[in-house]
Amino acid sequence: MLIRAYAKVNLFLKILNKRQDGFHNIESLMSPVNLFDLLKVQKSRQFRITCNDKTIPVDENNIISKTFALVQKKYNLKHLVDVCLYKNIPSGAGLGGGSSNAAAFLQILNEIFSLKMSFDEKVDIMSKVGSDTVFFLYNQPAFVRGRGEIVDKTAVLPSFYVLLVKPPVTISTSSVYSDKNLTLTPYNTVSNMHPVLNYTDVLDSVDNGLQNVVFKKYPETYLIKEKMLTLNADAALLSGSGATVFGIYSSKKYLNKAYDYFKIFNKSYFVYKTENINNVI
Ligand SMILES: C[C@@](CO)(OP(=O)(O)O)[C@H](O)COP(=O)(O)OP(=O)(O)OC[C@H]1O[C@@H](n2ccc(N)nc2=O)[C@H](O)[C@@H]1O
Ligand SMILES: Nc1ncnc2c1ncn2[C@@H]1O[C@H](COP(=O)(O)OP(=O)(O)O)[C@@H](O)[C@H]1O
Repeated sequence: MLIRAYAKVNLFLKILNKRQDGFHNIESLMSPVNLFDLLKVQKSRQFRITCNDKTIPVDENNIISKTFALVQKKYNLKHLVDVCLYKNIPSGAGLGGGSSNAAAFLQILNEIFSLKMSFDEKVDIMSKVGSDTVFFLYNQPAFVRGRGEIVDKTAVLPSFYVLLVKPPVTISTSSVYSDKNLTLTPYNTVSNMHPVLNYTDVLDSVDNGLQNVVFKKYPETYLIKEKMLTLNADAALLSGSGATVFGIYSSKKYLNKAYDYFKIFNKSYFVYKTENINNVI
């Protein structure tokens, strides 16, 4: 069975406070974008992951292995699985590639082993392997809170173009959250947000509380953001903990111009032009 695992961007990400368990309470508006990995999963006598991207671990450190271990234990599976993972989403990019793989993999396991898992059971397993994994069970834009695992409500967004630019640095999420320069913003507004946003609402809401830390540590990311704005992005910001900076465009002409600029500017950059998605099929 073959499934797509889509990337996300955080249109806003506010860090509220640090919790007793070491995690941070956050509020975020997350949206899938049209960039996806492919997962092919078959029942097998041995557990194996193969991946086109050699920087991704294929052992117990892969989030797919962690997900499988939990499902195998809970449902006492009689077979193992062979997983073929084709990565298009760069890792350590703030695009949620690993988390998205975990959710897509769980959906496949549910199908091929006829597990008849309830949505709550899926949520329970996803929240054990990551913080922003639960969002990927929804396949829609959504407001999230808690450590990221509470989906407050889904959202409907207007269509816009998205330019993704990632310099060749891989950023550890935990190092960003633990930085002493992290800016906290006590908001608590997600529950009151209107679930249907127009383009102005989207542009007015963009923000990322992790940006200052990442811009300071990796000035290249700040320069990319500034350049995108010069190249007529309606907004530009860091996604998640980076290192991807994304630009929001309403004009295809400006999107293409900015894409052409970054493609030539530095050959080691990951540069991708795409759009947001409201309903993943
Ligand atoms: C920053 C965000 C924004 O969507 O995305 P990414 O940049 O990773 O895509 C998320 O909060 C990342 O979620 P996720 O990638 O699932 O994080 P986890 O694996 O659960 O946590 C990695 C580490 O980040 C820190 N962490 C994570 C989430 C959170 N709300 N507070 C934290 O302090 C913890 O130190 C944790 O050990
Ligand atoms: N299936 C997977 N896809 C991508 N990265 C994975 C996967 N499993 C484990 N990882 C590890 O998780 C870390 C974060 O990757 P990823 O989820 O893509 O980034 P981010 O959280 O920044 O969006 C990387 O160090 C990577 O090695």
